[in-house]
Amino acid sequence: MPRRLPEVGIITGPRLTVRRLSCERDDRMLFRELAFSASDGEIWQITGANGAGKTTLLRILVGLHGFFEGEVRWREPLAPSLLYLGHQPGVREELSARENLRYSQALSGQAGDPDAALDAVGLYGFEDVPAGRLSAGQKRRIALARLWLAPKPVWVLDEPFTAIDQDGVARLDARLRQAAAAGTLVLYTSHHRVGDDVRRLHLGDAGGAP
Ligand SMILES: Nc1ncnc2c1ncn2[C@@H]1O[C@H](COP(=O)(O)OP(=O)(O)OP(=O)(O)O)[C@@H](O)[C@H]1O
Repeated sequence: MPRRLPEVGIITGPRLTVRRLSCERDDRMLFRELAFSASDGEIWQITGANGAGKTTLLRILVGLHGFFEGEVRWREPLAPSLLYLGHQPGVREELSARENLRYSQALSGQAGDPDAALDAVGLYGFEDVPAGRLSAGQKRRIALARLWLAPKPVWVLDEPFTAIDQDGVARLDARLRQAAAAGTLVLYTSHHRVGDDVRRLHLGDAGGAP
């Protein structure tokens, strides 16, 4: 009887598959029957008017919003692979920039040097300042510093370019492209386009009322 050979560990196929995804909120259809597949190393930009459902879509994809129809399938368990930055910076005002980063590292298990990450987002010299005394853009940069810690295979970023200046936009733009080149799948909402080869998913054609 022939012996069964072990499967070779090459992982293929899209990391994320979305089929017939529809979502209604407040009696309004946000999107209807969305379908797309996203693979390692791709950057996906999600666009749409205010209220079109961009945040809702990202929250569905990462499992934070459960009221939808259709299928969202990740090739591998999402939790250990995911770096999710939500709409708000999510920093603790009473903690310094460094303490905030260490705190999120303790929760996520994400390795890396917090000072190097803060330096990379332009917060050198602000490591010990309580976040409550920083500007909106600087708070956003504390959250973004996680992108310079140990890399994760999936980044889901809700409006990461909000509140940061031109220099911050350039740094972030380069970082997203660098991560994708190294194999990270990046999904983000913004009107800012990161390079010409970015895939774009536009929300807003669902037809309004269900
Ligand atoms: N907490 C909530 N409870 C009930 N309905 C909500 C809630 N948050 C959002 N919605 C509804 O979902 C719709 C889509 O909101 P969502 O935040 O996903 O849009 P968005 O495209 O990210 O908007 P923006 O560009 O303004 O951030 C809103 O118009 C609103 O009607």
